Amino acid sequence: MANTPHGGVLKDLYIRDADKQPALIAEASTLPSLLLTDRQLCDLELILNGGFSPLEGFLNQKDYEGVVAEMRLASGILWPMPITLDVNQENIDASKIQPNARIALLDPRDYQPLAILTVQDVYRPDKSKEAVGVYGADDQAHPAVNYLHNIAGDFYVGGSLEAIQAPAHYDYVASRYTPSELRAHFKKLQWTRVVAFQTRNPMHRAHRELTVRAARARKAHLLIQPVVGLTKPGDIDHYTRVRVYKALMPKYPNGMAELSLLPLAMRMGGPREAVWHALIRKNHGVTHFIVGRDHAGPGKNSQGVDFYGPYDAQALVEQYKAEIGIEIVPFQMVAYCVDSDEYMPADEVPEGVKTLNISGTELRRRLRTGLPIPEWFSYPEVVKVLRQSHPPRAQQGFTVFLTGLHASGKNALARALQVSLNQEGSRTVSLLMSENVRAELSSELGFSKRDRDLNISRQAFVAGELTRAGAAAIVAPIAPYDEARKNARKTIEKSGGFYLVHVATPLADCEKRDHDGVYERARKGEIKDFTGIDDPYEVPSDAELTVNLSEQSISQAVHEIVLLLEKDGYVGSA
Ligand SMILES: Nc1ncnc2c1ncn2[C@@H]1O[C@H](COP(=O)(O)OS(=O)(=O)O)[C@@H](OP(=O)(O)O)[C@H]1O
Repeated sequence: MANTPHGGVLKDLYIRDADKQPALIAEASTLPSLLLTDRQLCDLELILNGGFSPLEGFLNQKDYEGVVAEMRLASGILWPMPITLDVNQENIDASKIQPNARIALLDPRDYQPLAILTVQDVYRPDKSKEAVGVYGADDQAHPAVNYLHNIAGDFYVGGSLEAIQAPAHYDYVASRYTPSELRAHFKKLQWTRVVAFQTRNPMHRAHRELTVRAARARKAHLLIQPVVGLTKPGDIDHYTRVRVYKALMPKYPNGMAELSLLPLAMRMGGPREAVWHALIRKNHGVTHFIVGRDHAGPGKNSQGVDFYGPYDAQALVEQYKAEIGIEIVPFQMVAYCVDSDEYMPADEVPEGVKTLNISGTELRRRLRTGLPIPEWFSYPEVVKVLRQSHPPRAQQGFTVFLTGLHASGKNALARALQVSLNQEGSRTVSLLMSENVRAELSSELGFSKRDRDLNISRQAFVAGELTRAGAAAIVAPIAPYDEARKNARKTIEKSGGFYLVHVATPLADCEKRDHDGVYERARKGEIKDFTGIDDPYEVPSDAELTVNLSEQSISQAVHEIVLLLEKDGYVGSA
């Protein structure tokens, strides 16, 4: 028998409202609408499918205050996390949000109506109080507190929901289960004791060992239920992680474990989050839940101290275990014992026995540099997936951004660099020359500050996309303004390497080298706003390299760029 849902009844609003669906769709098209944020979309999905039972909507003020202050809804039932629909005054005005109004909630990706909200109240939360009450501190080093103060709207809208349809998914659809589906699946498999494992990280041998130990200790089957909604900023993307989980699943004995993806928006709320996770699993029919060291921990606060103690989460779930109604399986980290070639709970390792571990940072370093990842740590199948999405630098893209005056020699340098990189053959080299860019991408632009900024941001966008796809992009605009170059760096660095090279050939020499007489015409006033003459060139202070083609040859400048790239591992193999 699957576990009883929190509050006694699974609030699967899709099933409850199935008969009304055609009428709700028709009504939604006549109602004011609200486009959900990514986080609200995740929350909505779990309200509608019953993952957040007993909730049937977004918290009204009374429920919200009870949850913040004492983890309880107004009914008295345990609920640790405020599930709120945050909006701004503009949303309130545009969608006419007021008590009793009916609002269609739309999927931000395709504008499909997902639910109709009947508004109960609109209230202004005390965000600092929420931060302290829920996350333990009003400190923006905490990702959820940062979200609260800098992204969430100023008002919350409480109200009940009627379900129209589930948000569409196009990735790993077969591995996503609603609580009702998972309960039916357990029934089909005849699973009655199920221990769930929550994760937002790739899984390796240690995780396989500890989950099997948990299953063995409780004579239960295993549900690997990773979060594929929003996790901690900087985490490995869920596409990679799901490929990892799929590579790992065959390592369990046949019939022991199942994989189910959870579209949860995590808050990294440590102890409260552990209680929340346990209740969500209970709603999915699970009977046992693993809570480990530093469960859903957000890391360090602004004073450099951990927000939560390593076992705070275990203590809070223990405190509320009777109400949570799911058996918590606390686990110790398992450690690899070298001599016996086995994993063991860290607290059971006999004194003097040598153990090994590879930290997340070390793993990332090995992926980046292509260094081996030993089989005692992970499975070759898992490592292969990780290497595919974290190729070593030698296979990653980068942009070399040459900036300098007209006739500084940057165009010749750009062409020579392209030829030199072509010798490598490891990646496509794309050259964005100003003459081509201004003919193709920026043909309507002139040389005002606004136009130049736009010209640079377009090139940064293209170079960023090329970089992301693993190419080497070389751009060679004048790019006279510091802010535009800095913005370009920001755009491109999201995708890979970025090298700003200042071609600092002095103006007098540029004028001498200018065979087209452009400077002469600018000096005579025939060309206006010409960089270096009557428009400024802001010398970069953040260039990775400065070259002066009056004093050094193109080939020397190319070599210096290649040396930079080699140092970071983008060219040559380590
Ligand atoms: N007013 C003015 N100021 C600067 N440059 C001018 C101007 N008008 C035309 N040109 C010619 O356009 C080329 C520079 O274009 P860019 O796209 O590199 O300029 S910018 O980065 O947007 O500032 C540059 O040529 P190259 O240096 O050969 O690319 C200039 O000759």
